[in-house]
Amino acid sequence: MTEPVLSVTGLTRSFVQGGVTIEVLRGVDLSVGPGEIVALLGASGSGKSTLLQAVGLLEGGFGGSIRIAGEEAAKLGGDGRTRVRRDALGFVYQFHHLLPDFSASENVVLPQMIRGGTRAEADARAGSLLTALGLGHRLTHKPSQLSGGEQQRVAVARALANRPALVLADEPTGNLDEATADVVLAEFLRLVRGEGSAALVATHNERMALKMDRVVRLHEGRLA
Ligand SMILES: Nc1ncnc2c1ncn2[C@@H]1O[C@H](COP(=O)(O)OP(=O)(O)OP(=O)(O)O)[C@@H](O)[C@H]1O
Repeated sequence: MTEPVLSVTGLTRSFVQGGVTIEVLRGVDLSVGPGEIVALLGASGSGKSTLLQAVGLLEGGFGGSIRIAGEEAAKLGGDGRTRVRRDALGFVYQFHHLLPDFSASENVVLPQMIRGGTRAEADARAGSLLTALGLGHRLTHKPSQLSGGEQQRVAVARALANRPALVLADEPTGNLDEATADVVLAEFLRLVRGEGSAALVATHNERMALKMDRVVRLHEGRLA
């Protein structure tokens, strides 16, 4: 049997605020197979971002187990977490977080250079991803010279630059109008599928969720 790219078991997370403990995740179990695209639905405040932050190895304070591409998160030190984030994960957020002084292409080149690729290969990969997203004519534009939908497409290309086993997306089209969101999401899904990456996509949008391979719902701290 193929090993899942993500395996979460008994994940817990609470926050203490004003002396009150809020148990946000109360034992989340989730497995995502290679190339599988999973929609993470849940009401506002149900803990979708908290779950993605845990899986993204961005924060500590979690109970339970997270395995990504065969590596147990709890056994990783800071360097190991950085390596797994860089080599196995890609991130897309609601807001693009592109570097404003870099062009569209340079924003996609950068993570590849950090990983240690050659500039020529990184340029070629950036060009091919951005062209696949319809931005072949925008390679040298800065983020401020791009529309919201175009900025988010660049963020998608950046997330896929290092061929991650798993893309984590937190409301990836939440900042776009409905028509643009639909187009960008369709392109995102097509590209992720074409690349063979798996994805875990947090969204409020049931209609969008149905375009993915599987839907899981976060409710009262657990997945159903
Ligand atoms: N750093 C923190 N400190 C205290 N409470 C937090 C922190 N981060 C999240 N929470 C609380 O955890 C709960 C879940 O938040 P989270 O952002 O994960 O929900 P969400 O499902 O992503 O919501 P939304 O769909 O509105 O983005 C909320 O009640 C939130 O206030």
